[in-house]
Amino acid sequence: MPVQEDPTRDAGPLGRERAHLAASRAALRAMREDAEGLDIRDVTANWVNAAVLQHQIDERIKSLADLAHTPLFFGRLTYLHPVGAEEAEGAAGDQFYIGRRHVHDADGDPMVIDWRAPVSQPFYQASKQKPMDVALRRRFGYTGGEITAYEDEHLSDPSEAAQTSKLLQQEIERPRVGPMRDIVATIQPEQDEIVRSGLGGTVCVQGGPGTGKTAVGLHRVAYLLYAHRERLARTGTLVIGPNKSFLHYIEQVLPALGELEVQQATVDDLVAHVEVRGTDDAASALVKGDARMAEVLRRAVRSHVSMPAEALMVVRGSRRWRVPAYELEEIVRELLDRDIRYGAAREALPQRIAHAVLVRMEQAGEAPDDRVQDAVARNTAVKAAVKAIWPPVDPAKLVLRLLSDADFLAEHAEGVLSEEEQRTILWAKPARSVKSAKWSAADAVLIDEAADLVTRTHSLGHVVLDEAQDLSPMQYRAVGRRCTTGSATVLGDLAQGTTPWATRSWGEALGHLGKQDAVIEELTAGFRVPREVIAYASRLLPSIAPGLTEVSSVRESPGSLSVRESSAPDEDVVAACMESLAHEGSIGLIAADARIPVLAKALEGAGLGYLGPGEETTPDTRLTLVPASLAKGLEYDYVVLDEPSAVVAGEPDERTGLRRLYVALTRAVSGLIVVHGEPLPEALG
Ligand SMILES: Nc1ncnc2c1ncn2[C@@H]1O[C@H](COP(=O)(O)OP(=O)(O)OP(=O)(O)O)[C@@H](O)[C@H]1O
Repeated sequence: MPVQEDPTRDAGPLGRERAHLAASRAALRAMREDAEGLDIRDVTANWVNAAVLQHQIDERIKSLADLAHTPLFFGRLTYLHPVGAEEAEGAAGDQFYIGRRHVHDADGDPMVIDWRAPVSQPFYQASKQKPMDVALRRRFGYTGGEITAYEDEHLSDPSEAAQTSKLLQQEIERPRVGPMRDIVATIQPEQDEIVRSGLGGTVCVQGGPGTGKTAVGLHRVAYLLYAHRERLARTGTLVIGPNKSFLHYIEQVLPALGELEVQQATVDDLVAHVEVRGTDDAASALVKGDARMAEVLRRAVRSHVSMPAEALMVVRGSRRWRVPAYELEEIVRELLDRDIRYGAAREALPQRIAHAVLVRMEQAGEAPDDRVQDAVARNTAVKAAVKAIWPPVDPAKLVLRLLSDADFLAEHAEGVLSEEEQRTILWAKPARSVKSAKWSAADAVLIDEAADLVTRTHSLGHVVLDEAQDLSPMQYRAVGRRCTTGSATVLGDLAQGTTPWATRSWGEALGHLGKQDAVIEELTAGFRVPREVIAYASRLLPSIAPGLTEVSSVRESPGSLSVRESSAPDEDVVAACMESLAHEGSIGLIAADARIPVLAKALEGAGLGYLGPGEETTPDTRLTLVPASLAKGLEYDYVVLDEPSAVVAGEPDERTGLRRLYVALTRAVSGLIVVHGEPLPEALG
């Protein structure tokens, strides 16, 4: 497709487009000035309202910032027929500029349409086969914030052949510096379908390294917040990532899209009922993360209910009312059979008992009203009975007892966990108190499950779960209860699962999440890793995830892979880092966790400054030293991978080791240098 370049003249189509850009920027400035000029003194009666309103205004001002290097619009659509105002943010017409946010002129007429508006969708979806009523799609090329090129596709013109877009290719292949950025200008049709799928349904995306899962998940949040703003403002949206450095890495994307109010957390953050100071060995973590633990906990919680052995006597004034034990038992059984939480049933019990007393009063000719029922429910004898029958349960104490008391565990795990499994999870040294116990991350998840059995967990409107393949069934349940009444976007790659409990199939995982009817989509086009590099890494696929489709990269970059055998690996790794630093962009030195101290010394010895994962790169320090265990989800322009066999050996079993290696091999955008002193794993040799 011909790219029109005309950096000098301001006449002609390019000149007109530049004029529209200048006018749009002026309009955006006016919108910002309007927001800045808002005087809230007249409209707010108290300081709380004033503070809330001021905060909203400040956020709006922030979202109206004109970022010099972020083009205000990146495309233009001309329709064959006029489009109604409903699809186009209030503007009816046949030509629209598509950008990151909506911009209107002084009369309120749109100058730039939000990429998420219905009228923008053909920018991503239309093709020669399916023109979607588009006559012309124009893409803009920018240099330093100024339009310097454009490219046209006449989608409804049968005489023009379909071609691939050079601007699109250039934009996709542009080196990336710093944290992750948005992809609004280049979202691909199959990605767009996921981004725009409805709020009602859960979507699960299986995709190899660099297929844009994280990017798609974040853009889906931005889309949902646009399409269902009010509902999600009420119910909340949450993005869950594997660790802090990953969350830090993606942190910029949503604000760049104007979305500032999305929570971010790790699964550990969600279940932080206790301080985690201990760890589990793989065997006990495996059992603790197994979904059968939910049944053990359910039984243990319910075991606190004991059937009343005696009748209850309630004294009111000169009269005594007796509720026989069998009737109390009926009430208790009825509550146990109902699908309500332990705590809710406990709260309902006094009223049920009081009702039984009231029935007796009525039978005796009295006419008690609701106030009498409330008073009876608060009666000391009723309270004492409730305490005996349905005592309060503290979730952390319950889990503490299960892990400390072999008999208690055996009672509730019978027929669910084998004796050996029970022994595996019992603490060698029973803990004395919740405070002093050395809780592990898996224990915290058990406490969360127990807490939900007692009190229903609050559900959000939408949850995005990234790197999902590493979650245990119990962790999936913890995430699932945070979106019981909402929906989820589940993103992951079965080949990158590096926990002993890693997901084997998405169907199974979705079952644990409580979203069995989710749609599973697969992304196979790779936007990060160059073709040669992904082909090399994919040699591991048959041993780590047979049956998965190999990623096909959109990045050519010939010469992007170099595998070097070395007799002095530490020195050669440092040399490879220096070589990579000669290029523009970020450099990641990835190594087995155990090798980090040695390499840190080697870098220091050579006078090379470096960062830890999650630290912001600066023009002076572009090199990050990354332990293999933290490389997941991250990317660097150039990667130096130290000693693959050490990466494999750092894991408890070979398959996990090879998966860790697969992750490390797939972090590079432009080039990968592998340095090894030891023999390479067989598939790579
Ligand atoms: N349509 C696109 N246009 C341009 N860049 C894209 C597109 N889709 C994805 N990318 C870029 O490709 C890179 C990889 O994307 P992302 O990190 O979302 O992949 P991922 O599938 O989550 O990878 P991993 O499995 O390794 O975590 C990112 O830099 C992202 O911005």
